[in-house]
Amino acid sequence: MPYPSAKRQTLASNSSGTPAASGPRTTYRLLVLVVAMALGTSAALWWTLRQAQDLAQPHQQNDLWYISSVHNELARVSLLARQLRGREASAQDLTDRLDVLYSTLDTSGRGPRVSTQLREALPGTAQSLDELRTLVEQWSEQAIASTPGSSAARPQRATATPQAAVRVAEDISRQSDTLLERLRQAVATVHLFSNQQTDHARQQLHQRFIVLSVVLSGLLGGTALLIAKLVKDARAATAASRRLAQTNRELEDLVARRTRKLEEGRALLGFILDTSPSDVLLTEVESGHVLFINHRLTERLGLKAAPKTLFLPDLLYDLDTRQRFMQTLDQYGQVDAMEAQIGSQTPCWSSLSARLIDVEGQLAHLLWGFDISTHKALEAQLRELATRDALSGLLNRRAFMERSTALFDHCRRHGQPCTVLMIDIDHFKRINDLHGHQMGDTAIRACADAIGQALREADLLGRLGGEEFAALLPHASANSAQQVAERIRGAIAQLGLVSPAGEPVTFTISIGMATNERYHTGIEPLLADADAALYRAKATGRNKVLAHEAAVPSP
Ligand SMILES: Nc1nc2c(ncn2[C@@H]2O[C@H](COP(=O)(O)OP(=O)(O)OP(=O)(O)O)[C@@H](O)[C@H]2O)c(=O)[nH]1
Repeated sequence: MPYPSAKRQTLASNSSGTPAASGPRTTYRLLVLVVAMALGTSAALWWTLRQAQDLAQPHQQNDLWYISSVHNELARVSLLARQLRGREASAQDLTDRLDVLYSTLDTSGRGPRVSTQLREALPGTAQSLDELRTLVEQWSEQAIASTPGSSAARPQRATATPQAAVRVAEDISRQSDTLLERLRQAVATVHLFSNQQTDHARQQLHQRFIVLSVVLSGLLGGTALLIAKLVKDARAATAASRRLAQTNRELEDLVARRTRKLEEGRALLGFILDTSPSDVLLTEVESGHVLFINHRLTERLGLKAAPKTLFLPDLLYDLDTRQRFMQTLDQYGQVDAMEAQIGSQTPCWSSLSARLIDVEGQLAHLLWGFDISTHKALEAQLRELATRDALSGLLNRRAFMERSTALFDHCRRHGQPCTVLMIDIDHFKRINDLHGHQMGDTAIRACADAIGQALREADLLGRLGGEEFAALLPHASANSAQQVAERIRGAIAQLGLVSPAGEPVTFTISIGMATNERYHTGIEPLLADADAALYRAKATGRNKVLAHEAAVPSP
């Protein structure tokens, strides 16, 4: 069954690779997109976190708290200065408060602690703080009336004097309002600045969140697309796998059907070959391994089972035929309708054909033939019939001449004597005339039988025509032949035939004899001599045997 064209086309489109290759390419692109989006999301997240972290660090609030603290401490110092002047506080209280203010101003020992950002944005505020620090240092020194130190370092602790403290308090009262005002302005400025900064940072953070959202949306979208594509690919792969499985099943079915058909075909071929009237053999040339032999040939070879090994030449009985057959086969690769005998025990005739063929890389002889035994037997029968006289069953003239020639030559070659008898029924015409032609035929048959019974197996007897017979007696001398001839003549005389009318039919024969001599170079001269002797026997009264030289009188 031909494979469906639609299926073939499906297979072809799958095998071309174009549609199948586009899937992985798209998946790869989506994967790259998702990775890019993931990287972008990570970057945006990091960027946003940084911004949030910055926002979370309260620089501005620190500055604001710091300046407010300074302002508050300065206000306390100012209040204490007023109280000192009203004798409500001690010098020591003033110096302690100044110490607190100084500590608030200079927590690290390196001056006022304001952020770099504030220092750059509002340099006036930072400068005011620096000036206040210098003032506080002076006030502290003046209040304790100690040995003045450097302006950069805190003076050594000493006991404050009331007079110095009052003077300092007065100085503080004089400047404190201005200083406090400046600090209040600074607080307001820093507060405003801080708010601006915070707003700006919030806006930035908002923008970064937008960017992060966009990138995250891209990531989610890409991931969704990738998942959708993977699901689609998986479904397509499952469908393709199902189609492939279906195609495989169909192919397996097809192969099974074809195999079954092939096996059925082989079985049918084997059956046909087994039951055909032909002999069939397929055998390897080198090993003689029998690839096939049908039952008929196995039986004809007289074997009970198919042989495992059989060389083609061994099949042929006659050595000459074998040589001729194999020579032709080797030379031309084929033999057609050569008649030969096959088998070894009881050879039988076949008309054989053969081919030299290649079977799976091995040279093999393929032989087939027909049984022609019957044909050969008929042929032999016909040949035999062609040599026989229909009435008497004896050799006819032509056959007698052929065989007597060969026999005579053989005797001559070996220096053996041989004698020819020419036998003729006397007055045969009368038998026909008196008793009918059928009786004449009966007489001829009876005469032939009688002569044949008198002769040996090796002797040759033929009917030369009419009522005339000839016999060749190999290895027979004239004397022994004479005896045989007389015995024949006597037997004929004793036949005692009866005619259809019931009348007795008797007849005699005359025999002319000639034994081979040197001058007889062939059978013809010898027959002529015997014929001459017969003629004389007839002429001298019949019913007698005469040799060529002299007539032998009848007893
Ligand atoms: N019935 C029969 N007669 C045959 C056959 N062949 C020849 N004849 C007859 O044989 C006769 C031969 O006659 P002839 O040649 O005169 O010889 P004959 O009568 O035997 O005389 P002699 O030979 O001289 O003794 C003829 O009449 C032939 O017709 C045959 O096959 N059957």
